[in-house]
Amino acid sequence: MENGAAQPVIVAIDGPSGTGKSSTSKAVAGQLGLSYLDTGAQYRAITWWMVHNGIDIDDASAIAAVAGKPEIVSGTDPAAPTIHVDGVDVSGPIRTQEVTSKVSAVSAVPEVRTRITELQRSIAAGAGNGIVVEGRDIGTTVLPDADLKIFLTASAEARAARRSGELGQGTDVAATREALIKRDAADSSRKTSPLAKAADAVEVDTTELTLAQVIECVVTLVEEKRAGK
Ligand SMILES: Nc1ncnc2c1ncn2[C@@H]1O[C@H](COP(=O)(O)OP(=O)(O)OP(=O)(O)O)[C@@H](O)[C@H]1O
Ligand SMILES: Nc1ccn([C@@H]2O[C@H](COP(=O)(O)O)[C@@H](O)[C@H]2O)c(=O)n1
Repeated sequence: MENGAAQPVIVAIDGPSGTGKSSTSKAVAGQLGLSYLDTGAQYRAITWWMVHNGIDIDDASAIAAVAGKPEIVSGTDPAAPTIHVDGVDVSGPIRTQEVTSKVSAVSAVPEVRTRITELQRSIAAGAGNGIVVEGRDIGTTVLPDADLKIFLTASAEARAARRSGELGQGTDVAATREALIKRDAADSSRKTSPLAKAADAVEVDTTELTLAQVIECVVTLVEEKRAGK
């Protein structure tokens, strides 16, 4: 590259729920001047659309029949990521308990995955400075040629405590833990591109690390990759 500009870099960050993928990816992308894509938000958005349009979530063929209908648009500025469906800002509605409890069923439908995977690849291909893409199957399926693949993990206890802290006082930590485990089991056992660590991913166990330490670790890995180490 001329003028010492950095090469575009594609970073895939995968892992179970609550391991810190979104917080880490946003911060790393912000620090390194990269775009950021939250692929979970896209699966949540299509789930919201299904619910909003009265599609039976237990009927995979009904979901498959309409999977191509909603227009999903992701904004990739790490400082202000956005998500719209058919022109509607759904950044709030996709975080409801209803969507969270239904998203694994919708995301398991192959036609949904094909549609969203195509969208993710086209966004990554258009990110001129490079991008951090976070999800469940980025390193294995969506971007198997990513320059750097990270797989974040943490104990179920740590993840439940983090999520409960986010949800506020009075949250039932045990119930939060069970819900996380249930969603991970569904995401890991589906037939089409399940949650999995790519063979060439670097695993980072975040259980005993602060968020700042995880961010620093990933920034260092990206910089080493850029330097050809
Ligand atoms: N290492 C850490 N130590 C303490 N808290 C953390 C750490 N990493 C993330 N958190 C906090 O845990 C919560 C969950 O993090 P985040 O949303 O980034 O996880 P995630 O893997 O993207 O989850 P999901 O897949 O369910 O969307 C947030 O409140 C975040 O601030
Ligand atoms: N690459 C991905 C990303 C997400 N999913 C599904 O979306 C759900 C919500 O993800 P969050 O990160 O927002 O919690 C997740 O439970 C998966 O069902 C996916 O399948 N592939």
